[in-house]
Amino acid sequence: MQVKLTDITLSYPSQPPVLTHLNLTVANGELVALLGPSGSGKTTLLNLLAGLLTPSAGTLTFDGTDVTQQDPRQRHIGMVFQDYALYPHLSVLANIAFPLKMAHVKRPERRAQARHYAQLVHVDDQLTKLPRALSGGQQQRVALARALVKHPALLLLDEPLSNLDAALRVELRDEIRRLQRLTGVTTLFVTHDQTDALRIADRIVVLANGQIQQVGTGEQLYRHPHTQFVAEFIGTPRLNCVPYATAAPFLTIPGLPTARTLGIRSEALTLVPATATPQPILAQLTATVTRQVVIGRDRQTNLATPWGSLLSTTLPAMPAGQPVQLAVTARGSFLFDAAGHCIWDGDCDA
Ligand SMILES: Nc1ncnc2c1ncn2[C@@H]1O[C@H](COP(=O)(O)OP(=O)(O)OP(=O)(O)O)[C@@H](O)[C@H]1O
Repeated sequence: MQVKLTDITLSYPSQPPVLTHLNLTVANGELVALLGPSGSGKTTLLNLLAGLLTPSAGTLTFDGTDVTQQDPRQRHIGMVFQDYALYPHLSVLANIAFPLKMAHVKRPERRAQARHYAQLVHVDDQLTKLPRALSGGQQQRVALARALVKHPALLLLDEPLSNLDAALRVELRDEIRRLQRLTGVTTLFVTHDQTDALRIADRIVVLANGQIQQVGTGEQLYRHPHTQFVAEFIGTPRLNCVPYATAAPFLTIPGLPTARTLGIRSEALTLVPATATPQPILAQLTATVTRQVVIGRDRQTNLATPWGSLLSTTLPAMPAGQPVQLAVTARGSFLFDAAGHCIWDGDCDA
């Protein structure tokens, strides 16, 4: 099912709008992640899609039909929340079958359907257990099966991984993607974890302060952020930010009077190459290594530079105090104006 939001604004009573002028189209069968900091409006947006909240302005359509005022029960939506929300007194099988019972599906049919979905999410060996006898990951699998059993036209997942430990989180994340591909159900997945969003989603919507900052694939958001917020929010380690006035005398590009901040990805800070390279260089700096930390496959190097403290992930092992000649490559560097808009992208404009 295609979901389309047109100029949606939503306010809670006597408060400024929580969502302002949202425009977004989710294609049939797409998995879109809603990514944003706490309080950015992610859950509010899911509740609006579910029909639990009505917008103050704008329209919501499902496959072209206006559902802005439609009752939640008529929307054919499956929801999964971070706290599983299973019925504690019902067995796994009865939990999964529950939506079918509500829809007056006959007992043999609903049990068969529930078994089928239990098998799909790999809890078919737990059918007689009560939820409290399951691990967090198993409970979340049951919640997923219960959401899918009624063949929803739209699946809404609100931080479904946030109560799971790291290993379970990765396992269930892959599982959600597999099930979503298998069933083809249009899905919105709310998260504040960029790794989850990057791993699972066809496209990512970055929300901040109730506004869509940018929509794109993980690579588009990382390589071509439209705003400083997106550039800083997507990618680890965090973007290096330098006041433009400090950096300008060193830069090889013509002055941009409206620029306020130079953003540099950690991989755009390299040692000056010994021979000429086709890669455009934005600036060269003399720096000193202050600290190196190895994190997984990354070696992060903190550097004292004339632009302040910067972080690189490209330098070889070297001791603290070592002087180095740094190159700032155009690729992975951005200039932002005072409003935070990207006005120069080293990948496109160099
Ligand atoms: N029922 C409510 N009444 C009034 N204000 C609310 C209500 N629910 C949420 N808000 C406010 O709306 C804003 C967005 O909240 P929302 O829960 O949608 O954000 P979120 O991005 O899902 O945050 P989190 O990641 O912390 O769950 C916040 O400022 C919040 O305080």
